[in-house]
Amino acid sequence: METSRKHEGKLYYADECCVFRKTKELYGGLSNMASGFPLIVNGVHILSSEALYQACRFPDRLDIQEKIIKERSPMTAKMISKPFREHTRDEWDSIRIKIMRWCLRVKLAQNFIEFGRLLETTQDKPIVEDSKKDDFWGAIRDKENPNILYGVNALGRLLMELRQFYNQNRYSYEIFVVEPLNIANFDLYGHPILRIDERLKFLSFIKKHLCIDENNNNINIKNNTSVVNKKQAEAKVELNTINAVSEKSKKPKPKKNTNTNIKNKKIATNKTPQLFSDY
Ligand SMILES: Nc1c(N[C@@H]2O[C@H](COP(=O)(O)O)[C@@H](O)[C@H]2O)[nH]c(=O)[nH]c1=O
Repeated sequence: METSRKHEGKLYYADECCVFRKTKELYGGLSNMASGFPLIVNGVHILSSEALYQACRFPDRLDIQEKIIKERSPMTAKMISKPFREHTRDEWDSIRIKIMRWCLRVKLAQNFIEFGRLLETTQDKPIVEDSKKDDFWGAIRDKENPNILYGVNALGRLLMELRQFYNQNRYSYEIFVVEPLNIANFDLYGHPILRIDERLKFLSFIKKHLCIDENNNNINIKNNTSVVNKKQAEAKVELNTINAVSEKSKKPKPKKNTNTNIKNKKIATNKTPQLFSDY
């Protein structure tokens, strides 16, 4: 049970990681707050993984689930749930990692191309949610050295686990079929959440986007533009601007790990096991 264990915080160097805070940044699509990754569960359209996760808090309260799901902004979906937190299902802290893992699996199954490509762009680097105050789902910047982040980084770790799952199971049954969690009252709008099966949708997507030239047996992709490519291009421009500015100011790069507060903390690298495989 999650509550019986203390999650270990880890130390990350931002310049070695894929860090996200704002949804419009290069890796912003990894955030649950990102729009553009719509979901459908039990036929209900849900605009973000954040709304789905928050709705899972309240399986017995259709009214609260509806309020969360009808919000257009993912952040508002989270905020609207706040006054109702006392109605959160009892064992929430012991299942929230499982629920988040399931939400991310649904996000990947239903947004395979865009979300999969985004995961690919993170290569094998640590993924970190840069948070102002939440050192459970994310990690917080050190005040003296902002290149250092410290926290459990549960969302980043689940995303690394998902990336590994994606790399090992790409185009497989497991990617497109997501089973409901085996927990009591895993319900949406009063009905048990059903298995998600995206296989047929994915096949029709492939058919629609492939242009099969029967004369020379060539297969071309009709529309190759993607949100990820656009974001990458935008981020490159942004990075060039930042580099140009920092070149001018010639500020020395902050030294690593000189702060005594963080000296004894575990440093996460891309070689550190950082998954939640046991939950
Ligand atoms: N706290 C925070 C973010 N963290 C996100 O909040 C969600 C969980 O919230 P909770 O149910 O309160 O534990 C989860 O998706 C986590 O990644 N994100 C943001 O943009 N801004 C914030 O301030």
